[in-house]
Amino acid sequence: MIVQIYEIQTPEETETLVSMGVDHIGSVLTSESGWRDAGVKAAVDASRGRARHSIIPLFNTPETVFRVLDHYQPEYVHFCDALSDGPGILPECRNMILLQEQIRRRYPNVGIIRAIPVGPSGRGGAVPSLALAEMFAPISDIFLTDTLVLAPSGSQDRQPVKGFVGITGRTCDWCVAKALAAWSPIPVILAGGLSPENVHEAVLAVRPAGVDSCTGTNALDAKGRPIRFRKDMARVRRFIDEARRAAAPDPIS
Ligand SMILES: O=C(O)c1ccccc1NCC(=O)[C@H](O)[C@H](O)COP(=O)(O)O
Repeated sequence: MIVQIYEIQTPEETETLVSMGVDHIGSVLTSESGWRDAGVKAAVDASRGRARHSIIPLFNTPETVFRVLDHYQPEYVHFCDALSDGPGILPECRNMILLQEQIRRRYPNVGIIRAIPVGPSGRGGAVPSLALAEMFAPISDIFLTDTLVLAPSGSQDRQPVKGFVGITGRTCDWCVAKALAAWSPIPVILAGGLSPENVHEAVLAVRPAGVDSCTGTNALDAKGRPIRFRKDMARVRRFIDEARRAAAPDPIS
């Protein structure tokens, strides 16, 4: 069971996660102009040989993405462009397929994690998740299901980061995630609203190759709201324990 934790932006947090036995550590580059981030570079270097590091660029200009891969040399690049507006497949998918094909050729040692948008619990049928997975399977190494916020028809994109799927703190439709995990020729990491409280149930329901958490393991502010880019390490510890407990073989059978 792969346990992946986002958003880790410092070597200190990387050290803590490595000592807890996290498999994948995720960092985020929030802007194209600020792609060179000393904290993220130190975080990636701190995990080398001890955990796998994935980087999300919240931009997709090919030349800048290539600079990112040359500079950070992560094990994975993670693309989470939304791909869908709910019912439809966005035309921008074509550019992302071309970009992933280029990365495959230029960086054979960098794995590609592709986020597949899935509707929220009970609304999975509203998003063409499996059709998107079929398009991206030949040029991806790992899929990550993530929750697409559905906007009322005709209204604007409602994702927390416009144009990208992720960090909603809301679970995706586990029936769709389960169907994807059963069909997929590549490993599927379940993401979207996972926390120490629900990850055990999620693993038993979906049977993914891995689990990912961001919001549900972030520290909270005085009003109880998750703080972006700050982890609650006690919650991370419990998340790992619960994920491993769910993945362990049943001692009775
Ligand atoms: O982490 C970010 O800042 C981010 C921003 C925009 C899109 C995706 C992002 N992270 C991707 C992840 O893998 C998150 O862990 C995933 O979306 C799950 O998030 P959450 O529902 O908050 O657990």
